[in-house]
Amino acid sequence: MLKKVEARSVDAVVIGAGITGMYQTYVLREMGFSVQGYDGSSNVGGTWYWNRYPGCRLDTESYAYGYFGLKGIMPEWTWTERFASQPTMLRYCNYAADKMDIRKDYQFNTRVSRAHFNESTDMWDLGLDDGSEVSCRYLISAVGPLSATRMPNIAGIEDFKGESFHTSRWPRDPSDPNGAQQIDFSNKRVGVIGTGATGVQVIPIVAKSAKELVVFQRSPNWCTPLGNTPITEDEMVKLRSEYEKILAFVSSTPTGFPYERNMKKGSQTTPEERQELFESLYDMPGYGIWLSGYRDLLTSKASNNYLAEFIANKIRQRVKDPATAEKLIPKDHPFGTKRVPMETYYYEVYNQPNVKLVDVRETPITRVTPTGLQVGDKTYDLDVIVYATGFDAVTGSLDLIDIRGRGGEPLKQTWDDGPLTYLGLQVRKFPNFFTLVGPHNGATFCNVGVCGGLQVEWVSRMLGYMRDHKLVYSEPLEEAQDKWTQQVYEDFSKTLLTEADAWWVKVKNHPDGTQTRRAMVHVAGGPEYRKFCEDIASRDYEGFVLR
Ligand SMILES: Cc1cc2nc3c(=O)[nH]c(=O)nc-3n(C[C@H](O)[C@H](O)[C@H](O)COP(=O)(O)OP(=O)(O)OC[C@H]3O[C@@H](n4cnc5c(N)ncnc54)[C@H](O)[C@@H]3O)c2cc1C
Repeated sequence: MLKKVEARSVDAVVIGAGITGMYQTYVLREMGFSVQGYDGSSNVGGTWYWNRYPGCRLDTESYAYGYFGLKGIMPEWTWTERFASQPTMLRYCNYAADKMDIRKDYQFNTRVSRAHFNESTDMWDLGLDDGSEVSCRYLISAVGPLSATRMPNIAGIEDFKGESFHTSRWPRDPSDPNGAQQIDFSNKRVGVIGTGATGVQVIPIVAKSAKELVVFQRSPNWCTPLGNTPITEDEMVKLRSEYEKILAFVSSTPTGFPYERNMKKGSQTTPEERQELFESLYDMPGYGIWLSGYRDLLTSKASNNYLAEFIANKIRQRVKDPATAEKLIPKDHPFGTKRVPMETYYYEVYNQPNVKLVDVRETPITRVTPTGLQVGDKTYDLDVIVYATGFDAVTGSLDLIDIRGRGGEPLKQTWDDGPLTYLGLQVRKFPNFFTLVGPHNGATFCNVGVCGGLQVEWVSRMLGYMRDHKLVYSEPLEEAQDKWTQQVYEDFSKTLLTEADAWWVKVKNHPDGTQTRRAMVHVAGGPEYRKFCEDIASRDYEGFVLR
């Protein structure tokens, strides 16, 4: 007779072994909680484990993203580039895992497939994809804002006889668990579908060696130069001596990036002043042009147009064929209302004889055939198809788990009309469930390296407070949740971000042809978000039912 195996029980389960999950697991373990982590991957790293396509790298300054360095967990870590590449980022994650001795707290190659709140025990009962079960008091999601890959809905995808892969599932090097397979494109006709942040990184690398590269673009993005440079040993010594100052500075900026804000409005300036500022920002590495331009960039159409026209002219200067240049200039969204892809020689690629740009907005891809792609009545013969089609962002990975709260209500149903949260961290009817870097929280529209870490610390303090006060149950009040959700929507509605179909908007098409568009991110700024959270904490976690 089969013996019934009792489900294991721990204080907290953390889903995800990216930078956020690892740190959450470490902090709770150090506080004395029993913690079990799970990840579907075979090792730590999350984003930096999965995305191994050529050209993948940070667009945040490495030192300002590397929270474990800034926090003193690995002060000896050396950054060698201003914007670290994926292999470096994966090494960074592995080094951090060694320093925190975190792998022993994780079960890898294991996905959490089900999480049901048990009202008779006030515990979460979890089902894992290896068939086993575990129960926990606190369920902490660190599943990542960009971790559920999205494939386009094109007929015939399975029929293609060549090689094809999504950028986030790039083939592995069988001899190196942390490496990517080096693909020789030199004799190949390659198609890349997608020109978002990932496409813009992968296209210039493939273009260097491919016999032919066809880029299938649905909507162009406003891309600006990354400006990557090496970090010398002397610079590293200086950076290390300033870690405290850097952390304080990035924590004080709205999106956690190390750039000063410009307090002027575009409308308060002359054309000459604007030209001078924009030229200097265009030459500046990273997101300076997005974050240090005029402060009304994302609230005033006129101010936005000044910068958009400047960038459009840069594209016209860099791309020799005027018709191709016009195709690469966005017409459907203001500058900066989608995450700005940071590029390195991206526009020059279209001057190469082996590269062709195909606009699939007007004539969409009809189907994938065994030998390539069909677009209207044209066929493109290809040996490789790269799907740079991005992610089902923010809620995508949660949607893949059968999460049910009080009364058996599925989270997916609760959020059908857009996420409802309190502080972007908890959801009514889903007690003791925390969503790190999730919808409506201040870490998602931010430099996640730092903002995710700060959020982990806030949640950990809350759990510590609950333990100290012999409380084991936390759930937001309905009015607190409604107020927060409305505030998130209202803040978002005051910006031009509403005008773009970016991943921070959840769009739902209704059968009657209408559409709802819900903000997925809190845009009022990191300092404001954290001040709000601190105030809540200082008032004994006001807005939460604790018992
Ligand atoms: C190519 C790329 C570049 C980026 N560059 C930047 C940047 O420069 N700056 C920036 O701030 N942000 C950047 N981001 C966003 C990035 O996702 C965050 O910076 C950060 O890595 C998120 O860390 P995380 O730990 O929260 O989630 P992730 O790193 O996404 O980790 C989530 C983990 O959860 C696991 N998981 C999910 N569901 C389950 C489940 N049901 N069961 C078990 N495991 C599960 C996944 O396997 C994954 O390993 C980038 C994202 C991408 C894709």
